[in-house]
Amino acid sequence: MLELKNITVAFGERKVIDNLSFTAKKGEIIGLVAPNGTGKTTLFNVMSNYLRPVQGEVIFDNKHKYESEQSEVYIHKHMSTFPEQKDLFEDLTGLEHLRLFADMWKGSRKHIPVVIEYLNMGHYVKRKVRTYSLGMRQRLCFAMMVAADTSVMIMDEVMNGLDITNVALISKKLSEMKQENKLIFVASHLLENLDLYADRVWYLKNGTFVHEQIYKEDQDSFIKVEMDRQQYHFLKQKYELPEEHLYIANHLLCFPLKGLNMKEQTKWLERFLELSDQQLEVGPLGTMEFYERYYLENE
Ligand SMILES: Nc1ncnc2c1ncn2[C@@H]1O[C@H](COP(=O)(O)OP(=O)(O)OP(=O)(O)O)[C@@H](O)[C@H]1O
Repeated sequence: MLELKNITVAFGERKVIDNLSFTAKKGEIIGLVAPNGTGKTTLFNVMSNYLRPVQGEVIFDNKHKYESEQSEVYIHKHMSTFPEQKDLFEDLTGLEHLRLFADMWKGSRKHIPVVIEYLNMGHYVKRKVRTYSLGMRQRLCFAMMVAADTSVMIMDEVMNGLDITNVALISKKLSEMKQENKLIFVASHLLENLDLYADRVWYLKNGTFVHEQIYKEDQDSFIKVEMDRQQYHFLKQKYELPEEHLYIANHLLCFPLKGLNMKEQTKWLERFLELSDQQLEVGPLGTMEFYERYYLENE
């Protein structure tokens, strides 16, 4: 449904995106993760044709590219991008913004009252945007995407400035929109939040994806135990650690349970407890661990 082929973007000499390719299909949420200034927005800008790559192409529904005006109109009819707060019109109401997006993309306003109710915006949606708080503006930006109701949605920093209740509300709505067969991209610094609804998370580094995390039912389990470098080296010298273990950012050992029987698992647990008085956790590797693995180097 959306394919990027060999995309390269450079600003001057610096390649921000370097020969990057991917395919994404309807009914999935894809998380995009990287530290500030890595290229997430740049990649989104290429997807929506706000930025021309120096190399590569964007292909929508197997045939539409940003080469002809006809195809560009087709893509933009099916793809919306998260508005930036600074692009809101201070003297228009929230409701007027929702109508604008509904008219431009969906061509109907019937669903707007449902969107307002779902996102608890009834008490402020008829007021001018200039009177809104940061969180109210952010909720409006999200509501505008819901009002547009396109099959592909590109959401940059959707959770910015939201409190826990609103993060939960929007996470729930994202999951529902996935069930409606939409393809949604979410760039976020709220890592654990992505674990709730993403099907895949891509980690961007040096212009390319260094890792693709795929969520599936039967994910491999790990024992996760906090330990400092000294404890880790002690453990490594004393026992033969399996090759697939990870020691992340000088503080966390992730020990794979795959292939171990109950007795072996208990033995390892005992060794860890002997060494570290920190709490142990057992579960699959999450976004937090991958982030630390790729962006916080071990010394
Ligand atoms: N128009 C531009 N001209 C020159 N450099 C640019 C331009 N746009 C982006 N960059 C640079 O490209 C890099 C990636 O920027 P980008 O906005 O894509 O990062 P990001 O991952 O979205 O960051 P953040 O998490 O802070 O939003 C940065 O170093 C930025 O300075």
